[in-house]
Amino acid sequence: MTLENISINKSFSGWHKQYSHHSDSLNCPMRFAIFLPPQASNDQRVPVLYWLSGLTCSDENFMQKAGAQRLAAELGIAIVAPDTSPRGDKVPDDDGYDLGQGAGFYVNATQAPWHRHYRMYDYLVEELPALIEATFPVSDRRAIAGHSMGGHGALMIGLRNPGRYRSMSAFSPISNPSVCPWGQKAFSAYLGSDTAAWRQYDTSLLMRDAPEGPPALVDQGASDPYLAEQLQPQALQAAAQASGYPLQLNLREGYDHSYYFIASFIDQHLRFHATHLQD
Ligand SMILES: N[C@@H](CCC(=O)N[C@@H](CSC=O)C(=O)NCC(=O)O)C(=O)O
Repeated sequence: MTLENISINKSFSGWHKQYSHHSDSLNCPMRFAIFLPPQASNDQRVPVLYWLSGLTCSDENFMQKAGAQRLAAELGIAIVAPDTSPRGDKVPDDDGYDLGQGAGFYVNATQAPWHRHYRMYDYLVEELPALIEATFPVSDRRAIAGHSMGGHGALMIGLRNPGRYRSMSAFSPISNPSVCPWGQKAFSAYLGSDTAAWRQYDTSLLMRDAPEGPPALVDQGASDPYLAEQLQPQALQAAAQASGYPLQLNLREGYDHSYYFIASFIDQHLRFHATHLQD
């Protein structure tokens, strides 16, 4: 596997780096960013948090806007931020911001023309962690988190792979994608019209059937413009209550959907993950 380094910046005594590599899952070149805290060295592997971003994002939004590096450096946690979809001239796209490039929804597409490239689930669960753990001084102590479309992705992947992640968290997740416009548009295109195929990717439906799994922390802004129509956190709360799932969901008065919100509470999420990532 050839990794091409794109950038390197020192940050809080650690390193922020961007890389490009060919992805077999996605059948195209992919980019990711990694923050390595100062504790990471040839002699010390550190735990790693995978961050999944939202619609229209790349590997850069979280790393540039969330302000996570200071505390991640203190806690000794690496952070990996992948892109949100396959990209390139040969990769199908859509005119809308909520489908195609920048909107992979973290599923394995089964429908043409998407199925040759849009396999973000396999990329995130198998290919990328294997690459990260073979290349960098990180351990197999993993956590997963994300925002909006990426919040949906983080919780869905955590629920489907309970042994792979110690903890999971989300800001403003698309909680019940089968019944909201963003989710229905993406799932119809990527997975087809048979909604039976959507269930395996719907966080609320998965949590309703999962009494056990990685402990979950969710923060949601009460002034988020997408709250009622797209995000529907009440579905997640109801699912957790039905199954007894260990979910803490906080509604934050006055906060919206932006990275100003994420930056305000990212420290709490990092500390939550740190408690579960210890040996
Ligand atoms: N209508 C917007 C939609 C884009 C948007 O709000 N993207 C969010 C994630 S939304 C759910 O997945 C985001 O994180 N944007 C990037 C950022 O840095 O804030 C549009 O105009 O495109």
